[in-house]
Amino acid sequence: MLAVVPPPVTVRVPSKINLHLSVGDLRGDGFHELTTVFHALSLSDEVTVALAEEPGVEVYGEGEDAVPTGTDNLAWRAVEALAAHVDKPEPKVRVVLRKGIPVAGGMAGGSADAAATLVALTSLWKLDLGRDELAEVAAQLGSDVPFALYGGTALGTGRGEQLVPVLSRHTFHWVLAFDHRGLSTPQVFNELDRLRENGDPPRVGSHAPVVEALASGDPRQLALLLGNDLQAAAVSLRPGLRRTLRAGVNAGALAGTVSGSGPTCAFLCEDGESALEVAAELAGAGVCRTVRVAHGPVPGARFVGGDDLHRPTPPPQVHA
Ligand SMILES: C[C@@](CO)(OP(=O)(O)O)[C@H](O)COP(=O)(O)OP(=O)(O)OC[C@H]1O[C@@H](n2ccc(N)nc2=O)[C@H](O)[C@@H]1O
Ligand SMILES: Nc1ncnc2c1ncn2[C@@H]1O[C@H](COP(=O)(O)OP(=O)(O)O)[C@@H](O)[C@H]1O
Repeated sequence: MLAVVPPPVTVRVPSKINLHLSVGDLRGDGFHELTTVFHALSLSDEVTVALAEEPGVEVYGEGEDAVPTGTDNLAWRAVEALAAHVDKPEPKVRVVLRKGIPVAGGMAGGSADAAATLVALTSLWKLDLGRDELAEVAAQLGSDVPFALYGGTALGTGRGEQLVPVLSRHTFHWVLAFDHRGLSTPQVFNELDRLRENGDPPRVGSHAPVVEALASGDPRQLALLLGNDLQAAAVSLRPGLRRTLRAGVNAGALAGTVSGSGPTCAFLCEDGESALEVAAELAGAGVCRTVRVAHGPVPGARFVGGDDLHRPTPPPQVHA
């Protein structure tokens, strides 16, 4: 009798920005204590997993040349971590990544791919695992990976992996400015430690007002409260970001912030129409590599239909 080969499984997974990011002390394990408000955006990656005689990773789309395809790809590390969790030796799986999220951009693209791979494999391998059990495996892979499973808007504490959902029923509209090169997350944290040894870079206050603004749904209220302790460090390493942040506001955004460890800048806009206008003007300002519009919050990693290992990457929305 012929064995039935399960069809490939595709999962779409959102990017994230940090609406609020407060960085505390460096811990003994090399991580910093964080309080952050994660917000999942419609800018996304798609991950397809399939059983294959030749296991490995293929990468297409945004930043494809900068993504490792070997065992240090976060998606492959997710395959290995889940296989170990369920005692599955030598997983024969092919992973295809279609990237829309900028690489090393502070938008957690690698983490997103890892989360999507975990979700896709639960279906391919017919595993009976809930999101909370997957989140435990996810947290071993990176601080941002559990959030990509849940999406929405969430308060993250610990090193960012402990999550509580935040009420946010309204849709917010964003413009994203991608830089020419990425920034390394550990380097940005190190730079913040250095700045703090030598001075007193600005610190964001409590996250509570951000949570209230999210509940109100008023983008003007939220715009006043966006804050990121890593911004000073990212700008110190990449001084041109100052110009990008100014240009977004000059183009009509309500406010701008560096996303996570950067260098992507996220601009909050009044509504969807305004976001398109800001994007067009920012694209012409010559301060970044490319510009996208996005909205949030959106759900975390989820299955999409019409599985096909080689479907094209979705076209970019606005180019600089
Ligand atoms: C800064 C943030 C904000 O959401 O996002 P990105 O800008 O990278 O997207 C995250 O904290 C990044 O999370 P993630 O990218 O998963 O980082 P990890 O792989 O866990 O850690 C990479 C390195 O970053 C530093 N790190 C990360 C998290 C943390 N709370 N403290 C740290 O000091 C450590 O040097 C660690 O070795
Ligand atoms: N699937 C992946 N997608 C993107 N980058 C990956 C992936 N796997 C490993 N990496 C490595 O992780 C680094 C951080 O990438 P990424 O997650 O995109 O950025 P950030 O941590 O700034 O959000 C990249 O420089 C790249 O070398």
